[in-house]
Amino acid sequence: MTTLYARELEIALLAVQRAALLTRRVFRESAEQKGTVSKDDASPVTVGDFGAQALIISALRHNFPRDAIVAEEEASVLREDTRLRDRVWGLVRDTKLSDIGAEGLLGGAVPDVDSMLHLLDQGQSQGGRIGRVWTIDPIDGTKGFLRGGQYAVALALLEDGDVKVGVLGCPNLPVDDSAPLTENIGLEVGNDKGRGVLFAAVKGEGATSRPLGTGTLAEGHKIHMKPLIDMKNACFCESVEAGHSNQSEAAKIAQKLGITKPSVRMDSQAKYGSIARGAGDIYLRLPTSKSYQEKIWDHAAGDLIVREAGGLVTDTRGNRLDFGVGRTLASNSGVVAAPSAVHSQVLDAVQEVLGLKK
Ligand SMILES: Nc1ncnc2c1ncn2[C@@H]1O[C@H](COP(=O)(O)OS(=O)(=O)O)[C@@H](OP(=O)(O)O)[C@H]1O
Ligand SMILES: [Mg+2]
Ligand SMILES: [Mg+2]
Ligand SMILES: [Mg+2]
Repeated sequence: MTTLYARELEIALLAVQRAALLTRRVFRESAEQKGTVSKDDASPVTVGDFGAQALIISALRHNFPRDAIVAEEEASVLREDTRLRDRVWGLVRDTKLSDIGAEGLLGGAVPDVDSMLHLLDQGQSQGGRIGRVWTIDPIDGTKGFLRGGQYAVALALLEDGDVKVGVLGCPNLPVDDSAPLTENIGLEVGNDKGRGVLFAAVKGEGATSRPLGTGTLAEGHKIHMKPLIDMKNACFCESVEAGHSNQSEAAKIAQKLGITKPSVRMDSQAKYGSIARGAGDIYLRLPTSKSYQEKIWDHAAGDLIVREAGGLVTDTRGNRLDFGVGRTLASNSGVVAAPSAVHSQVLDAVQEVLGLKK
């Protein structure tokens, strides 16, 4: 199929694949020492987050030098801590796709440590409603990554605030689209067998899944949300951290809908990928505070992948997620993602429990 965004999609898939290789190396080779530092908001960042972001920005700068970039991390900690900087540099220097042609498409290696720091700082765009903006979450679910659970490398292209291309690399999800959804918290180091998926979507062209490889891209195949015939059997996903989504309200909503299965708690946008391929059905993210604004890099790729797989994604007020208002989803509150046919029923229950019904 010819796609309007064929080149963007190919580069995004390869860039995410290469960054995911780097994160896997960090997990394998630095089981005890992931170079974790605490950010100003007390959330963790590791050498894997920095390294993955530098590699993705390098690929984007090589291919699309005029596009803006909104990325989660920046280099200031590394400019102060040279030991940490050198660990990240070692990873960035040594992580390559196994196929020379594919690596060449990404522009090859980052030349030196200063270029790496410079690249890391190229993700500070304020985003907005105009033009092309890439948004990067180099490791989404850093806490999941640290505990050997689910995490995702997330990349999306926005055009005038609308998501056109979304890619999620999920190194710890089963390759098999029909594998049952489990929490997978605490995978053993090196136990990658049968794991690693790349999800992707282009606006208007559907969503796909393929194995996460090390060189040229594997063939993708179309994925679809599962038709939810009986709400009783629905499987809903939510965050592992109670601070990221209100779990007691989610339980009340599930009860109201007649869902009998316990929720599956999973870190990162792996939740969006999992419901998009029918391994789960519903993803709820319920605000835990009025002041927290969701970040665009935590949702852009997942939002498009679910919608292109036959789902609807809104906030708890029933509005589409608006990626055109800056680095955060300032005009939204929470996330309700479900198959289109049942989304209004799920949203009704959410609004009743949250007291949002007019
Ligand atoms: N208070 C609050 N509310 C909502 N979301 C928050 C909050 N604080 C942080 N974050 C963001 O949550 C991202 C991880 O979300 P998850 O769904 O993976 O959460 S969890 O790890 O499963 O608990 C996480 O993404 P990463 O930092 O990329 O891991 C954060 O951007
Ligand atoms: Mg973070
Ligand atoms: Mg994130
Ligand atoms: Mg992150």
